[in-house]
Amino acid sequence: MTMDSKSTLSDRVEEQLRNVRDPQADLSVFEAGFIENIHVDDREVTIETDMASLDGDASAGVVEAMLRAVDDVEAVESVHVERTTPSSEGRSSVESFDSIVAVASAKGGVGKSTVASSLACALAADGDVALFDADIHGPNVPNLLDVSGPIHSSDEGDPLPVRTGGLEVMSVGLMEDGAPLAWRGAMAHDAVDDLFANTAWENDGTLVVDLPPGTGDVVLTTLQEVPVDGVVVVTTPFHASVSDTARTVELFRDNDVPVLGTVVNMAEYVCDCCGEPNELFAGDALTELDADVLAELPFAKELQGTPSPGAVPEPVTELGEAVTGAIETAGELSVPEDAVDIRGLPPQDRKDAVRDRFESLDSGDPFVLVSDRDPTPVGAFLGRLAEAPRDAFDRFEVRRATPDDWVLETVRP
Ligand SMILES: Nc1ncnc2c1ncn2[C@@H]1O[C@H](COP(=O)(O)OP(=O)(O)OP(=O)(O)O)[C@@H](O)[C@H]1O
Repeated sequence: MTMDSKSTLSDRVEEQLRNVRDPQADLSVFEAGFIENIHVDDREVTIETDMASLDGDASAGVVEAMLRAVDDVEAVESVHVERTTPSSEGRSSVESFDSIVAVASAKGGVGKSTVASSLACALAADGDVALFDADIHGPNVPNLLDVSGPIHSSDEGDPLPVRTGGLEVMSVGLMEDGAPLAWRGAMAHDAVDDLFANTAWENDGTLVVDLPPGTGDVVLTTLQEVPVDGVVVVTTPFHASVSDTARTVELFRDNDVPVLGTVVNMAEYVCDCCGEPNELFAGDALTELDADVLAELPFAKELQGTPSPGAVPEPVTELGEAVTGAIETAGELSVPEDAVDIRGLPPQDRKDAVRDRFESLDSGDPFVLVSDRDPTPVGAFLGRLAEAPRDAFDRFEVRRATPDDWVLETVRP
């Protein structure tokens, strides 16, 4: 075969391949960046591809379409598609995200995964977003977003997320596509930990983490080991669900996990016939929650469908905005102006500042202290100053308001 006829065959192969489209975007396989190289050797065609951005089913479909297209070219005797392994270079690990939001629930089945995946899609309208499904016992995210495995690894052996629209997704459910996950305890924790630590992400804006339901080991360790900006707790308005959620919020706070707020899912049902909203659970159960309600989502068929990154129903857009706002203020400390701030002071100055303010108060006046370490021991000092036993302090509360700041609130006896 002459060089001339060889390049003609290449042209025809290319022309045919231009008709094969990226199933997730209206682009040809060239525009989508799937084609790395085309070798034409005599009548044998080899196409080198990089389709790491597609999930397993989608890339298999593209390979199939490419084989069919090139097979139709006259004078082609055989065609092969080879996949190149992408490198981790230019990708980053979990530490690189600007913010990390975890989605939790006290119990299963309240719509936590629906909220996590819809929230990720809502946030994807304004930035690059990734979703990590850590729900080891019910990894529903692949189903909800209609993505599938298997997970491919980079040249360096790091697991690569799959992509839908601009959203990157990693799930324990993609590791054993279709197989039941019956991992428990340490093994489950190790598997999630490994995947979490090693996934090589291209996106580095916001990471949404779908936690397993409840407050078990995997949840608490994940929340303590991962630098989460805050957790969104999903509940239904049913009073038992709200009571469990209130306890979960308390437990997270006790474990120094910042709570961004709650999402009340299935808050109302809008009648298909008359468009009239109906409350599903009457009563004022929500007053039990000591956390902001970020959004109330209706029970709606549109929330049962597959959400699209960047294009979600209105209530979910509002949830995205509320979460973005909550992340921005999560690190801020909210204390009265006259709080005694001893952060960064040397030990003697700390004592003096506390004594000066406390002694200037009258009985019944509030006293608020901000410290960069746990101020519980200050209670004994205040007791000596007031010449009163600890139980004489009507209220004595210490909370870790941010990862670096503690607040003590009490009232002078
Ligand atoms: N607001 C809603 N409107 C209509 N259906 C909803 C809504 N929220 C969730 N659902 C449906 O409820 C079911 C359970 O939702 P989902 O899987 O998100 O719950 P979950 O809390 O993550 O459950 P698990 O804890 O078992 O993982 C799904 O079929 C989902 O489509």
